[in-house]
Amino acid sequence: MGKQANLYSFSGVDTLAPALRAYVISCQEAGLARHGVFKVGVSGGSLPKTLAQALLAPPSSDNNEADTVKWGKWEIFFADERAVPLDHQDSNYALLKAELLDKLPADAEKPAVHPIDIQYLDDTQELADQYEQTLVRSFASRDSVKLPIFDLLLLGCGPDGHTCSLFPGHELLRETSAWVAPIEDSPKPPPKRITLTLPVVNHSVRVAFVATGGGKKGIMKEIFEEGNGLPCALVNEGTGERCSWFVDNAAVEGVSYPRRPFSL
Ligand SMILES: O=C(O)[C@H](O)[C@@H](O)[C@H](O)[C@H](O)COP(=O)(O)O
Repeated sequence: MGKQANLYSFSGVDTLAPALRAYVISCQEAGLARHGVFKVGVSGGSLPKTLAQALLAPPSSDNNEADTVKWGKWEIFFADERAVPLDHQDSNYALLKAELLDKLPADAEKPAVHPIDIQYLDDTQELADQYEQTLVRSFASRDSVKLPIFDLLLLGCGPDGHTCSLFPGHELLRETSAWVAPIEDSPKPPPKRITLTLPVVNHSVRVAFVATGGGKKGIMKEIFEEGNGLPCALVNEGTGERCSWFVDNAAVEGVSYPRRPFSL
């Protein structure tokens, strides 16, 4: 059996955030070495806030260069997005903007951010197809690459075990050819969304989940002990040691799965 997902558990977000920062920066450096940019996909939920806590902290003074977020080299994509205007309260773009992008220091270089094209909001298939074209333009043509390879996907885990907008038992989990797919019956509102598909998620160089709070402990037990075909478990199985979970102790209380001390 291949190596399994890494589970890193911390006392709380304050101790999780510096480790997440170190992890993201190591993925950034690997991306820069590979192709001169850092291609990262992010989801919504609580992730942008935790990410901001991790990445907006000043670099440690003893290792300034190695601890630097090189924003100007980042290309940010959305792992999933709701079919709403970009300033809507349900928009993952709006959330990332408010939590992170608007808080970047004025003199910092800015990342290239790829939101959905709102002219297609009324047609979620077209919205997904157009977002796929955004990926095609960034990752080279679909003809030359079977699947895009993100340097890192930063994902959340829903209380039902969903990730991105891939929900338990949904037919979208069986998608094998599209890179980006529409969903019109999301059990979590709003119903109309687009999402990266499971093959794309599993093809990423690295996947990091961030899950905190005691409300997650039931689903974490199911994901790590049984799997049950839950979307998060399918990512664990598809990515193995390329997958790392950053959680707090409350989220994994009583979960039988080996924790690792965090190291790069
Ligand atoms: O658009 C969405 O609904 C989010 O991208 C979703 O996939 C989120 O990441 C999880 O629901 C976890 O959310 P929390 O981090 O808030 O628990």
